[in-house]
Amino acid sequence: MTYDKELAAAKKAASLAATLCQKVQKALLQSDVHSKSDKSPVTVADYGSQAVVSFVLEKELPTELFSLVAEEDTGDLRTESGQETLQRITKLVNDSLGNEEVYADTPSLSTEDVLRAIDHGKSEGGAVGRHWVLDPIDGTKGFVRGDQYAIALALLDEGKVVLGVLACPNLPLASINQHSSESSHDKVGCLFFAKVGEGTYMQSLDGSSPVKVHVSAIANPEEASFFESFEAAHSLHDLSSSIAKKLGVKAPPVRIDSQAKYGALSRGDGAIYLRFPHKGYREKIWDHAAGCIVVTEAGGEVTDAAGNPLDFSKGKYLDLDTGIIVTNKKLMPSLLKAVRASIEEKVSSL
Ligand SMILES: Nc1ncnc2c1ncn2[C@@H]1O[C@H](COP(=O)(O)O)[C@@H](O)[C@H]1OP(=O)(O)O
Ligand SMILES: [Mg+2]
Repeated sequence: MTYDKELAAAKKAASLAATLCQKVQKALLQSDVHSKSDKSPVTVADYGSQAVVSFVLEKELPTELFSLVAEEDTGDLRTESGQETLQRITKLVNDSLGNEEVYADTPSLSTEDVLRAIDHGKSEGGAVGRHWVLDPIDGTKGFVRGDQYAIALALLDEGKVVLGVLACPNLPLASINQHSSESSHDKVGCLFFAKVGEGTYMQSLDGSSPVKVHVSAIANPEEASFFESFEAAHSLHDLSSSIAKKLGVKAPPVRIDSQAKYGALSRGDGAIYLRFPHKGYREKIWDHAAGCIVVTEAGGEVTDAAGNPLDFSKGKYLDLDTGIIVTNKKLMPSLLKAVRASIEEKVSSL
């Protein structure tokens, strides 16, 4: 199975959704009217992104049975108070699709069409058949701050991730570790994509030629730097810091939002990603499926804190032991040891 046409459709869908999201984020940042705590712009972009991805996948792959596991549902949009938002989303979606040459002749979508496209995302996933997995805006906190976020789309086939696309509209094309000139950092917008057995590639969201990427080859943890969530509410920063200390990591943590961390790691910007959500949080498959294949096809490893690979075949949730750790094959054994020791220390100090 080559998944060529599926990958082409996924890249197109994620790129169009990224354009829609950037438009909303720019308007949000320029607006004096919306306070940063106002949730409506992010809501409009979330739904709009999901509608665009759903529409493009269905249009590009008409012969396939279509199953989509996605974050948003239309409950609120079907209420009376949701009508104004629904109108805004519908306009945004039509503007985005209308700008794309191939859809220019497609009749405008009605609000009903948009609701239908969003509702396609109701699938529960699982171990049988094919399921698309979508986070229309991963890292909503980063989106609202004007920082990093991602559109994350993956395909599961019989419970395994077989392709993944990560659109990271604000991620610099140059490594975020290089102290390069200001101008190279000005260029942002990366599209990472991977197919099982065929490696990971990155291109610019505005369409440069893809280049193959690889995870960092660092074998000495003292030279490694590590990624973690920007938001302390999403991951235990004190636990990461204890693990980094045990490993001998010298660099301070690089804190960025969303699966942009997986993308940056896949091209070697940093060598380790540590994620330890607070107790009780259940990880969803759309928050890791695309990132996971982007890193593993670039030569990295993604496991839970006990060293088990992530299992995407159980429905919407990942049942995990404690957290998620990501690094290259050389560093994984010492990272696992440091993770175990730090978790044991934490438990015995309670
Ligand atoms: N309490 C939480 N703990 C961990 N992750 C969370 C929590 N709340 C939301 N998330 C999700 O974590 C992911 C991104 O986290 P981070 O940027 O820290 O890597 C997002 O998918 C975000 O949801 P969302 O996709 O709605 O933003
Ligand atoms: Mg998310």
